[in-house]
Amino acid sequence: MQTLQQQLQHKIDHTTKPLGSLGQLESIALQIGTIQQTLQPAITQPHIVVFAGDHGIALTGLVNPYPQAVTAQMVLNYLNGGAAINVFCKLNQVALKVVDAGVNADFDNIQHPDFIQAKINKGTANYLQQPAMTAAELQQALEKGKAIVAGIAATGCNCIGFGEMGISNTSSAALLMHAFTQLPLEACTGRGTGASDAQLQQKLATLQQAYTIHQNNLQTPQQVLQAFGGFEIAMMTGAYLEAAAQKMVIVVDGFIATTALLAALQMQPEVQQYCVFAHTSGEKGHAQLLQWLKATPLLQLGLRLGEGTGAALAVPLLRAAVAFVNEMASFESARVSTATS
Ligand SMILES: Cc1cc2ncn([C@H]3O[C@H](COP(=O)(O)O)[C@@H](O)[C@H]3O)c2cc1C
Ligand SMILES: O=C(O)c1cccnc1
Repeated sequence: MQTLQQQLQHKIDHTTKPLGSLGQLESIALQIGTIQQTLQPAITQPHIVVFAGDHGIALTGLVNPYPQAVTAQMVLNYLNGGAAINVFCKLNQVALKVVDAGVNADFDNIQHPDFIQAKINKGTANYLQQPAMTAAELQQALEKGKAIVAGIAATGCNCIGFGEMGISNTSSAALLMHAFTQLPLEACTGRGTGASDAQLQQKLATLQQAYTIHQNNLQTPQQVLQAFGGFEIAMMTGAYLEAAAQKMVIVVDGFIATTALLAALQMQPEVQQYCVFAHTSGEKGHAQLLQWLKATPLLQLGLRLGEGTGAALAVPLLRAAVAFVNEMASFESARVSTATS
């Protein structure tokens, strides 16, 4: 008896094309069929969920070119449809949800069908002084991330990507990458929204200091998330865990989204089987992180934005992968000759 994976491979190999000629689309089709346990895979109601949160460190100005207020301003921009992620989701017919995971602003009056209020606190604490969040806050963030994904899965969505917005979060992401991979901090630290050479040196020195302060309390993935934050990253970690539990196809975005995944993988390595890596971000560290994960991303566009933009752009490729499996003729049905040797 052939396994389902063998049957899928057989089906892929018997479509009317030279063996292997659809390249990475073939491995994606195999992966999606295996996740869904079917010979007729489908992408239904794909979603991007953008988690937004603020970081105490941003108020020091030591690591971020843009001010903290941009996080809240961008949340309003998402709800008004004006950000890059809005444009790409609309273009590719991907649903978009925006989550307040911990923005330092009051959104109590916002009523919007795509807005999810899940504020843990108004920004994390400055990790130069104390852990970014308490153990209870971390637990809440993980749980809310799971609950949000469970709610979306219940509406019939089987493909989900996660984006983020949070001024300073390339710094948390660098610290997470360093803590989990032990690659040099310098290799994990990039220019984010556009740090100059001098700003990058200051960022690296600040992160080195932060790491030194917390280095004796980084034994578990929970401790690492607690030390360096942020709420949007931790909520995304919970979201990855639930998406895998729901057997969804997970589209992984850029640098920050990949470090949130790294935390989830420390907790449950099997989550990676559900992940398709959308792109290699231009942010320093991402290419090496993908290599560390043995991941082969689909796109290489030099994006360095986050918000889930790379994930939204990759959704049509996932649709193409399932479509060729479902719709192409086989050599037998189309009476096309196979290779002679
Ligand atoms: C207008 C604007 C829109 C954004 N959308 C995503 N980010 C991205 O940049 C931030 C991380 O970079 P850093 O660590 O250097 O602050 C995150 O909010 C991320 O999602 C943005 C940043 C800005 C300024
Ligand atoms: O790749 C990302 O996720 C990224 C890079 C730079 C700034 N914000 C996000």
